[in-house]
Amino acid sequence: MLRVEGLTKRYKAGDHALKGVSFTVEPGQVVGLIGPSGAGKSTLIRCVNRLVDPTAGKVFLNDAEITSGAGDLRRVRRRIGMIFQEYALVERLTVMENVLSGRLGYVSFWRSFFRRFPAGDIEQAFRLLDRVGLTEHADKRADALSGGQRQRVGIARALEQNPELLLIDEPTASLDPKTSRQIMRLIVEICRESNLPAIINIHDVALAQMFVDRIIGLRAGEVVFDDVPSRLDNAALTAIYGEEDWAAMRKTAEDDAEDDAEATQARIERMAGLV
Ligand SMILES: Nc1ncnc2c1ncn2[C@@H]1O[C@H](COP(=O)(O)OP(=O)(O)OP(=O)(O)O)[C@@H](O)[C@H]1O
Repeated sequence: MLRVEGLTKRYKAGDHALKGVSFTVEPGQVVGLIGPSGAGKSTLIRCVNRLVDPTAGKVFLNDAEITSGAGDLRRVRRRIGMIFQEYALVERLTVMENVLSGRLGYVSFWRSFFRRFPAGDIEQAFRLLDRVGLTEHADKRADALSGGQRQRVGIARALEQNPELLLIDEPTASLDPKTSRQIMRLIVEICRESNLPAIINIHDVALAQMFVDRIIGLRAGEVVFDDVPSRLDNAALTAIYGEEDWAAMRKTAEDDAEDDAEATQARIERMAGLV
């Protein structure tokens, strides 16, 4: 369980990025973090994984405080699995080696230098590759994979760490709509089956609504919405994004859905020999 209490961040330049943010994420629950540019989403994620020191407030992971000053950074980081928009794989290494790199926070320097991982780590990596559907690709170099496959490697690597929390930054921003949905479905399923809490920083509100258990909307450093996706109505979206911005976002989401439906229809017609 993740507990964030009164998290506040004022950058030296003067920006008040977070203003007393509090919430709890239960095991297995996936939270979509939404909000306009500059709302404080990245700052919140960075305070939890300790890339940024909060000005005030505390973060607890399974009841142990992980805010700066509380425990050593390396130990805290290995309890948190990160998944990134651009995957952050080592392109010239194989899929298996990339997944095993999730263990680097645990094995000794020399072991990792010679890439000698314990048998248990390798078995787990095979299990995870199977779970994300990449068993046949274990020996391929990362740069030979598609975007969706790379993100699956990113997910397996984060899980190889045996994390207690997943922090996920725009996991689908570089993917097409169909692959985005597959990746979101996979993340949510895995969190449920492993009882992992997760926060996903996500711009695509429609996609978030389709998959996550709960949405937290930030605006100017404050939580202005925290509820199940079905409660994210027009009034809530206006509170988060302001009138004009969310109307424009809804238009883009509808266009994307239409494009997708048209592409599917065209494929069906082609297969049926209609065109
Ligand atoms: N390193 C920094 N130094 C100073 N100010 C910063 C820094 N990082 C972010 N800010 C400011 O803090 C506020 C919140 O920024 P943050 O990046 O957390 O927002 P965001 O919601 O993640 O935006 P986006 O969706 O555009 O990534 C903004 O006003 C931003 O300019």
